Amino acid sequence: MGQHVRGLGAHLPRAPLDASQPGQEFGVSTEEVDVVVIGLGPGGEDAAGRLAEAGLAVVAVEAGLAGGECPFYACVPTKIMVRAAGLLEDARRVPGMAGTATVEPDWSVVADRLKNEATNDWDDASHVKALEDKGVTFVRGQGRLTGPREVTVGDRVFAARCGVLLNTGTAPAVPPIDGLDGTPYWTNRDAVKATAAPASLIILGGGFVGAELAQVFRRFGTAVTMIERGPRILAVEEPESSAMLADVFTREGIDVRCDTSIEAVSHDGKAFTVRTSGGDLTAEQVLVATGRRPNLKGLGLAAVGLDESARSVPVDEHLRAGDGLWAIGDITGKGAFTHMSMYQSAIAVRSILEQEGPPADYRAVPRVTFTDPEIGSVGITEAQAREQGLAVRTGSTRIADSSRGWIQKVDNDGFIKLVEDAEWGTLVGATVAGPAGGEILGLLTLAVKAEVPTATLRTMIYAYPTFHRALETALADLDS
Ligand SMILES: Cc1cc2nc3c(=O)[nH]c(=O)nc-3n(C[C@H](O)[C@H](O)[C@H](O)COP(=O)(O)OP(=O)(O)OC[C@H]3O[C@@H](n4cnc5c(N)ncnc54)[C@H](O)[C@@H]3O)c2cc1C
Ligand SMILES: NC(=O)c1ccc[n+]([C@@H]2O[C@H](COP(=O)([O-])OP(=O)(O)OC[C@H]3O[C@@H](n4cnc5c(N)ncnc54)[C@H](O)[C@@H]3O)[C@@H](O)[C@H]2O)c1
Repeated sequence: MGQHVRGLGAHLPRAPLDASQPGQEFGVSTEEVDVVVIGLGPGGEDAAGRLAEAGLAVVAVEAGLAGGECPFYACVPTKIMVRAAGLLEDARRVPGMAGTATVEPDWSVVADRLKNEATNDWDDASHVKALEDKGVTFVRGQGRLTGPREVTVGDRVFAARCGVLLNTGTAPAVPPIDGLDGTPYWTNRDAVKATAAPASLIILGGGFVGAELAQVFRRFGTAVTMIERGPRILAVEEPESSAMLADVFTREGIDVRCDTSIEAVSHDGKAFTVRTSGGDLTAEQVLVATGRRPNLKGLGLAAVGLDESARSVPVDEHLRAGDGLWAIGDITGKGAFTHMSMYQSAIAVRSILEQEGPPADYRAVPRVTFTDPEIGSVGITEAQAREQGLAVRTGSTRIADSSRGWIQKVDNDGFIKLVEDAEWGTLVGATVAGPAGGEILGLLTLAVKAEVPTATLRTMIYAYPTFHRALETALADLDS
C-alpha cells in the first residue's frame, strides 16, 4: 500500500497509480503525493510553496542548496560584489568633481557580507524552513524520473498524482581545454567564496558572468585579463553595447582579448599559465566563465520519452513538457534569468492547478548586465529583427549628449537604442546602456510588452533632467 504524505488537492485530476510502475513492482513502499518538484531554483522553490499553500501535497527535492544558484552563487552574491566595487569607483570619481577621497579596497568586508549576511555560510536552512512552514515536504537528494509521474530519490519512491515539475537549472560549463581539468580554477561558485581579491586574474569567457566579475575584481585592484574566443564580448547584446563596454573596460585597465582561442592551461602550484593564440599569459587565478550546461544528466528524462542529452527541455506555452510533467527555469532555454524562472513558475503553477491564465509570452524578456555602466536590453536586437524580415527602423542617442549625461560628467558612457517594427509603429527591442540602465529599461519593457505605439511614446512628458529623458531624442532619431 502506498502512504500519503499530506492532504490532497481533491479537486484536481489525478492519474490512477499504475501497478506496473517500478516502485510498486518490487514492493517498495511508494509515497503518494500530488506534486513532486525536482530542483529548487528560484522558480521551483516558489512553485513548491504556492502549490502547498493551495492545498496540494508537495514534495520538493533538492540535491544542493534550496533556492538554487541565484541566492548562493549567482545573482545576489555577485550583485553584492558589484555594489561594493561601484562604491570604490564612485570614490575614485571624487577628484575633479567634489574634492579628494582616499580609497583603500578591502575584500574581507565583501567576503564577510557574502558569507554571513547573504548566504548564511552557504547554508539553506532558512529556505528549507520557509518551504516547510508552507507545508512542503522537503527531501534532500538527487531526484530522478523513474516513470511517468514517478520520482525516485535514493530509496524513496514518490508517485505524483498531478505530476512532476522540473527546475534543475544549470551548472558551469567547463570547456575541454588541455590541462584545465585538475588545476584549481574558479567558476562563479568559487569566485563568490573568495576570501581575497587575487593579484591577477584571467577570465575565460566574455559573457555576462565574465563581464560583471572582471569589473568587480579590477576595481578591487586585481590585474584582469578577459579572453573571449568570439569577435566581441557580450555577444548576445547589440554590437554597440559590446564596443562600449570593451572601451570602458580598457580604460579601467582590463585587458580585453577577443578572437583569442585558449590552447592549454597549467598550474605550477603558485600561478596559472594560459596558452592562447595570442601568446602565453600568467596569473594568480583563472575564472572559467564560458557558459552553462543544463542539469539534465541523470534526471531520468528517458523514462518519460525525453532526451537527456538535449540542451533544453521542450515546453509548451503553459510550461508542459509532457503528460503530468512541467519544466521551468534555465532548462527550458527561454532565457537563463531568475525573473524567467519566477515568471514561468507562476504559469506552471496555474497550469498544475488547472486555473485559467495567460500563456507564456517571451516577446519582452528583459535582461540587465550589472556592469558600470549597466546594460539593459529587452526584446530582440536590430540584427534579429532584420533576420525576422521586419521593416526595421532604429533610433539612438548617446547619454553624454543629454542634459543629465552632461551633468553626470565622469561616468556618462552609454546610449539608448530603439528597434522599431516600422510597419506596426511599435518597438520590438531596446537597449539602455548607462547609469541606471537597468532601471530605465522598465519603461521600455512595458513599451515592447504592451505594444505601445512609438507615436504614443513621443507624446509622453519625460521629466527633466533625468537619464530616461534621452529616450525622447532616441525616438526622434527613428525618423532620420
Ligand atoms: C554568476 C551568475 C550571476 C547571475 N546573475 C543573475 C542576475 O543578476 N539576474 C538574473 O536574473 N539571473 C542571473 N543569473 C542567472 C540565474 O542564476 C539563474 O537563471 C537562476 O538561478 C534560475 O535558475 P533555475 O531556476 O533554472 O535553477 P537554478 O538556480 O540553477 O537551481 C537549480 C537547482 O536544482 C538542483 N538540482 C539539479 N538537479 C537536481 C536533481 N536531479 N535533483 C535535485 N535537485 C537538483 C540544483 O542543486 C539547484 O539548486 C546569474 C547566473 C550566474 C552564474
Ligand atoms: N545579470 C544577469 O542577468 C546575469 C549575470 C550573469 C549570468 N547570467 C546568466 O547566466 C548565463 C551564463 O553566463 P556566462 O557568462 O557563463 O555565459 P555566456 O553564454 O553569457 O558567455 C560565455 C562566453 O564565453 C565564451 N566562450 C565559450 N567558450 C570559450 C572558450 N573556450 N574560450 C573563450 N571564450 C569562450 C562564449 O563565446 C561567450 O561569449 C547567461 O546566459 C545569463 O543568462 C545573467
